[in-house]
Amino acid sequence: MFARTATGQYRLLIHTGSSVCFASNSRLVTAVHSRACPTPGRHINLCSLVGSSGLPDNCRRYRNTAQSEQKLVLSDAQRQTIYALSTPPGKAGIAVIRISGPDALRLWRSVVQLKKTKQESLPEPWKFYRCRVVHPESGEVLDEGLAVYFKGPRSFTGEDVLELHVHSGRAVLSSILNALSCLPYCRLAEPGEFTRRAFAAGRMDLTQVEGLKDLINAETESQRKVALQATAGQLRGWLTQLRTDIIKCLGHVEALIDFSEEDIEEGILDDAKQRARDIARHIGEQLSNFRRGEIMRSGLQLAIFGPPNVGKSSLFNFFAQREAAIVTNVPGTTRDVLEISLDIGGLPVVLADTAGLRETEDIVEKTGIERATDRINTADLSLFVLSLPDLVNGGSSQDSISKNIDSILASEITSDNIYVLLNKRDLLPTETYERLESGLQKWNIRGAWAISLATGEGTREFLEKFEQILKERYGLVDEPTASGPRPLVSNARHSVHLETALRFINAFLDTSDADVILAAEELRYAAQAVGKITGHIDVDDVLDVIFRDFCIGK
Ligand SMILES: Nc1nc2c(ncn2[C@@H]2O[C@H](COP(=O)(O)OP(=O)(O)OP(=O)(O)O)[C@@H](O)[C@H]2O)c(=O)[nH]1
Ligand SMILES: [Mg+2]
Repeated sequence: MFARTATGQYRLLIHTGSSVCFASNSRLVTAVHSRACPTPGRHINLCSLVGSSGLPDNCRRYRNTAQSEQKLVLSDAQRQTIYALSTPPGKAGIAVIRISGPDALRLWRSVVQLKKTKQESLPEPWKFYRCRVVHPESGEVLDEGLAVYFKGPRSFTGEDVLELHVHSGRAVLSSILNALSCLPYCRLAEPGEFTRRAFAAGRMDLTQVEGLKDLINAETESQRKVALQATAGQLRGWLTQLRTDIIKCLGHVEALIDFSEEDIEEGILDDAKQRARDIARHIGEQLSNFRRGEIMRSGLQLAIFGPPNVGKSSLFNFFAQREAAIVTNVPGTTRDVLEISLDIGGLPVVLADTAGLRETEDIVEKTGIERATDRINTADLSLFVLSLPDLVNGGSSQDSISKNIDSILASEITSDNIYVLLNKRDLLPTETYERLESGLQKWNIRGAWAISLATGEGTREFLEKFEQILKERYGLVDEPTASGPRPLVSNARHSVHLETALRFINAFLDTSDADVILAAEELRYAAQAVGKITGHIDVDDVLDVIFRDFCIGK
């Protein structure tokens, strides 16, 4: 279009698909005028114009632009079909390249050459085809494999999706990905973009997206179970029901605002309050289980502590199955807190070795002891290590030895979160240990074991029992409720919004009956807080954070 601007200049607007470029210059204007006499404000056919000969140089420049119009690079927003390698790069039997978007079938026609079926016919959805993957321009065969077409909306992203199952090798994958990059209508996917599209299409809610991320990162059985619950939509189901309950409650209160008391049933506010109390109880129960869920998802904090030289670092190395910590016979060897991640009975555990606790003037050791104390205080569970020979040396007769051990254990096992290991039992004469054994066995039940890390005596029994304790305390036990199994809340983002919802429900319960408008507002906020967990409401700011951690191809 030829246009006159506010400053009196002429401007040539060239429409290329959805974008518009412009040129303004007096010579161009003259040239255009002399050839075609366009009327300002009216569209002219640029191709016929620039196709004529004898245009001035600056006009030819625009002719070139017009001729190469077909090759203009589309912006990322215009290339809505995305592709990426969805399996880890490296040598393996199979790699999967995923393609999603409106041009998926067009891409199929360009790069998929079927072995048996006629090339022209469209692929049947959800059916694997043996095929050759070819270069879209040269037609060179890049690999042989399988191709499958998922017709939207019944696909992961809700769009048309293709999967190319090819051989996983560096050269094969780079040749195919390079070939796809030649297609002007598609582009490489951003990290998490497939899942983001699934979310945008309503195929998943935010709890499922977060569950999927956790499932991919799961390293232990319990992490897998919690993540799978969320991915399968159990949390989504529970939260949707919760939100519906709050909205029903709100409906009752709003009825009081909209209609006069004579027009509606008696006791409707009391009924709403009773419902709100039930909802608050449900949320409270779920929040009280949050630490358990969080432990299953992110790991249990377990600290080893005790006096110096009793074998704490030896125990740490026993769990790690390697020389992770320095062990010497010098008391005060460990100064700092050391950490390793373990899988004990399917539960993720972060185990910490700490400095031996004692009075000291040594500034380095003192700092180490302060750090140890902090770690013990924040741990979920701790293992208190003592030296059995040291305890025995504290008594003279057999009787007094047993009493000494009993009183020490009774005073040390002060909470359910402390377990005791009496180490170095190999240093006791056999007959002394045998005489103590029956007395010690009763302490097994309370969580105390006599072991030798040097010879391995008692370590297997301790590990088996300890694993069992962890499973019982933190294992995934489905607690079926009247409304079905209740999933664990294990994500801090979820617990924050649930706490907010609970605060608003309690505020509703505390509001005077005369203040129904205010009361309704509290319930509305509570429903909003729950909606934020699933992504129904106002979550633009958290989306980037959630999807950023995904890999490309997911
Ligand atoms: N005989 C015997 N020696 C052990 C046993 N466990 C550990 N030791 C030895 O006890 C000494 C101290 O072991 P560590 O594991 O360094 O003890 P610690 O409690 O970490 O010591 P600090 O770091 O100084 O607090 C080392 O010489 C170990 O080899 C055991 O069961 N029997
Ligand atoms: Mg140590």
